[in-house]
Amino acid sequence: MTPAARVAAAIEVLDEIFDGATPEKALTGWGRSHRFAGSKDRAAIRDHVFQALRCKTSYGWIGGAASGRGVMLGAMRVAGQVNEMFSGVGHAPNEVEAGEEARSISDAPRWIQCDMPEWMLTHFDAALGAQTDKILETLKSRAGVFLRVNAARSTTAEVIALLADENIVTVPVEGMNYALQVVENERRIALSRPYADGLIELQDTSSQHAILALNLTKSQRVLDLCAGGGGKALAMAAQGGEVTAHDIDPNRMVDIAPRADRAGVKINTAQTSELAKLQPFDVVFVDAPCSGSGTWRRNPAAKWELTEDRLKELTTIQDKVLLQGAQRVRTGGTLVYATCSVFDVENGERVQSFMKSACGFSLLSQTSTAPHLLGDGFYFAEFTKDA
Ligand SMILES: C[S@@+](CC[C@H](N)C(=O)[O-])C[C@H]1O[C@@H](n2cnc3c(N)ncnc32)[C@H](O)[C@@H]1O
Repeated sequence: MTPAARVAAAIEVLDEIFDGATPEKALTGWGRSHRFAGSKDRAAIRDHVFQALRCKTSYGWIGGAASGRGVMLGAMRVAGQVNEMFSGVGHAPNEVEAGEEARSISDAPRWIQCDMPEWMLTHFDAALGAQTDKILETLKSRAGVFLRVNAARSTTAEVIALLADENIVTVPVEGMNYALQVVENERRIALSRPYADGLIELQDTSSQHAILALNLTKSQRVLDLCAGGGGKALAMAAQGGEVTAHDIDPNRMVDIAPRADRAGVKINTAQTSELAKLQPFDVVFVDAPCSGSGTWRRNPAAKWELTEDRLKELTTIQDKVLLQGAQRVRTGGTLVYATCSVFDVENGERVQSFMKSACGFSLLSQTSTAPHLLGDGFYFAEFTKDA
């Protein structure tokens, strides 16, 4: 496919997404009905689509319409490639027509410039203050790809060398012992030997930081209450914790056993009904369901899907899981509440609400990280259960 035909394909896929399909469904459907497209074409179309979703409103403004064509026209105007891509030749999109003239982004309302639904800006402003617009600018480009080296199996130096043998270039992340950033050929990671052998896991630096900050000691009994696919459970087990993983939806945990086997660590999974006999734990980690606002570079469709009602619903769930986690901690033990959101309503406000409703815990620390070049936005609060 020519570069212009890939732009035309991205327009088709975006129109489906704007009609309500998820990005994965729209991309897979396009792939099935265009079997001639090679893997490089698919990757390029995917990149166009995800970038267009990150910058949906600003590109739409610049392109003159909120449709797939308008957004991609805006994207190509920003890239300075309109004449080349919108030529109407072969499979290229048609030439620019009257009514599709460029609009200056400086004339757009702030929410359009920031590429965020208007109501959400209040939440970002409350959390990030004067830094908001600058930080939202970072959400307009692709996130870095980061690895956690499995200290139980290897060293960063060895992993760097093994990946280099497969033409995957990685560099250490300053100040983080086990974190590497992939700077070339990131799409090959999941097929690489070190990944298959459990020497590495894909994990953002902010999540790694939250787990390292726990300073787990060997044989501490840890409950990962909202374990999902087990990313944090694996990191805690690699630090020596005796980890029990739990999720309200056990289907989400199906990959934990094979991932733990690959990493050479042991993780028990437990159903909700089994927790009472396993408690109390030394550490309970509550990685609560959240808006994901710190990770929207990776999942840009989510910011357009979130509603005020859903955000409110999430805060109710967050209060509930935090209280559930608190019941499972031993006296003198540690409770951690974490989200990958930057919104105060999901973070500090939930902690305040917990402190009001649950006596017997002391708040030790709160750490918020805004999205930055070397990591996602993340929040965690640490409590101890008083005697
Ligand atoms: C942020 S995700 C977890 C991500 C995971 N810890 C990781 O590192 O990959 C939140 C998880 O909480 C689970 N969840 C929602 N409500 C819950 C509840 N009341 N108790 C336990 N888990 C719950 C969801 O099914 C979801 O898998």
